[in-house]
Amino acid sequence: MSSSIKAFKSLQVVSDVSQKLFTEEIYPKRFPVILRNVEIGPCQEKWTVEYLAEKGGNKEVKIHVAPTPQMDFIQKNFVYRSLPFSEFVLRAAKLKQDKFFISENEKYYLRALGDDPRKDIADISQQFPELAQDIHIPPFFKKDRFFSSVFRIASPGIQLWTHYDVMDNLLIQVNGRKRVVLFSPQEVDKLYLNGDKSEVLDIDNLDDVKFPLFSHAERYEGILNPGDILFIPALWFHNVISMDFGVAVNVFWKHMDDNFYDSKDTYGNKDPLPATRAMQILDRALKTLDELPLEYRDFYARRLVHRIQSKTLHDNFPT
Ligand SMILES: O=C(O)CCC(=O)C(=O)O
Ligand SMILES: [Fe+2]
Repeated sequence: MSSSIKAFKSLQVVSDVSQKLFTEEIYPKRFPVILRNVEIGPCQEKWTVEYLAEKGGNKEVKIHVAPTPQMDFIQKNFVYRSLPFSEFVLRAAKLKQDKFFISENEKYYLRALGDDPRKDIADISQQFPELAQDIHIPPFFKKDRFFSSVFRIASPGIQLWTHYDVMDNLLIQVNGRKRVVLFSPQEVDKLYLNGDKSEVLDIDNLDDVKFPLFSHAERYEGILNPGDILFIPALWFHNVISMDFGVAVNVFWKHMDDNFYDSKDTYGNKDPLPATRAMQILDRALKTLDELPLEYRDFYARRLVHRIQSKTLHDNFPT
């Protein structure tokens, strides 16, 4: 059985957001908002396909190439390939390819990386200095909290799976429209996670047999127009469809103290260190219960669940 009924709430759109309004009113609520008419510099006028190809240069970039718009991390329907940035941009802006890896209708997605992705963090001012001059990152967080700035360039139609990141995020949509769907971290129990991603790929035609809880998750939707910025607080799940050829830059920054973050995290999606430790401790606890016969194991596992629920879950957080 599949259901396509998708009740949703609209993301709030706030226009002409000043630094003061963002830092004092919006940020502390830790709720996603579309910010409209914020000064982002000349990129919106300048970043045509030809200009991006010229100024972005021939640096090799690693891209996702998928045969269909919906990327599938479970079946791995996409491949990783490298192209010079300029060639990649020209291809991503077209619907049909003369030269291709899989098929003439293949779709592309770039999530830019650091020069050495194992060690370096993506920063457009390092990897694309000429283009970085054209974009003004709004001063909505302290400079020393900055983590990374990431090019997100997408073929028309491509869909990025629902996932969370562990940093606060401003997703600056420079060109093209994007449909974004978000779910609160408090809905995590209904989202069928596999690591940082939801196994529910088709969020518009829900499989209620395989994923009965998903349709009960409260869903927020919005359309990003060119120039819009989406504030995505850390841990909020997001799913993105590029309605057109899309060029975006997202900026991740740290909400918590430096020492909570994994220093080996170059993507901004590794769980905070205390969370990782807690999961390891829980895995050990479960392994310890394995020493008991089944009925005892089941009983004490239920008591553990109850203990976690009564000690840690809050319906609302103070803002
Ligand atoms: O807009 C996109 O392509 C994906 C954005 C995203 O996942 C992010 O900014 O964290
Ligand atoms: Fe993300």
